[in-house]
Amino acid sequence: MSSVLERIVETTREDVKRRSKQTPASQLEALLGDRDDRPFSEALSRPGVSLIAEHKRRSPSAGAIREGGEITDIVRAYEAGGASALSILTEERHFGGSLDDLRAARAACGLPILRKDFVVDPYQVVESAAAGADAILLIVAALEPKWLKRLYDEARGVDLDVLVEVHDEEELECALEVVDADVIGINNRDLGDFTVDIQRTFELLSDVPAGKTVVAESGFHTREQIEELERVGIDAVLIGEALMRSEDLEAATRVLTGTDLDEPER
Ligand SMILES: O=P(O)(O)OC[C@@H](O)[C@@H](O)c1c[nH]c2ccccc12
Repeated sequence: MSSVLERIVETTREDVKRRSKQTPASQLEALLGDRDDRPFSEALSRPGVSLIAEHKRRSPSAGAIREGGEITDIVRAYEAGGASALSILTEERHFGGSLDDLRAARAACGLPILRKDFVVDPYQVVESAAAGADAILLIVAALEPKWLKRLYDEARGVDLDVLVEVHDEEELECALEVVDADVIGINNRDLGDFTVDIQRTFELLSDVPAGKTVVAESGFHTREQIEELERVGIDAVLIGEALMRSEDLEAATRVLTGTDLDEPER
């Protein structure tokens, strides 16, 4: 596993240990009965490229992105701008997020929500469902195949969709063989050194079997790039920084979803 990712996973394990002592899994499981989940993967498979708009205050690669601003205003602007789903960074130490962010986002809008974190322990799966996530991320580079399988099955068992993230051919093969992932994320950002190469999406796409939902992740900024993704048959794009850095979030979301052109001016 690469160094930066390794460090984040290590601190994540410590944090999970602490939280699971505070609130045992059994207590969270008791909350799962009345979940009304919003279909995440379905929202990505509609015609055109669906936008997953991400809430990310800071990151190890970029530093501070947008520290101020209410999350409720941000996600409402994403929804009004035509996003199909949300990605909420909940990792605290490196990304400045929290599960409270996820709960606040859920209460503020009707979009399905991906919990974006470094899920390495079954406790986090139950925790995600209890907090109101509709889907979780599993990063192949961070998991032994047997853990990938275990966490994937646990997530499906509590009705969470899973975005399985890969960034090279080997990881893609693992995602297909070990869990036969329905929703595959191609991350253009190398989680070892944080370099971004959006060609990765196009290169790896040809190895993805037909019938899978494919999400292009990281490094996208413009509508033109999204149109290019549409031409090659990508189902969805996940965008964080470009949105979080923009002054008018709803307008920026409209530009990326192409809905700024739909209504003729009167
Ligand atoms: O901000 P960007 O370049 O638009 O990227 C968003 C998203 O892909 C990125 O935040 C991400 C992809 N995979 C991750 C795993 C953990 C943390 C973050 C990520």
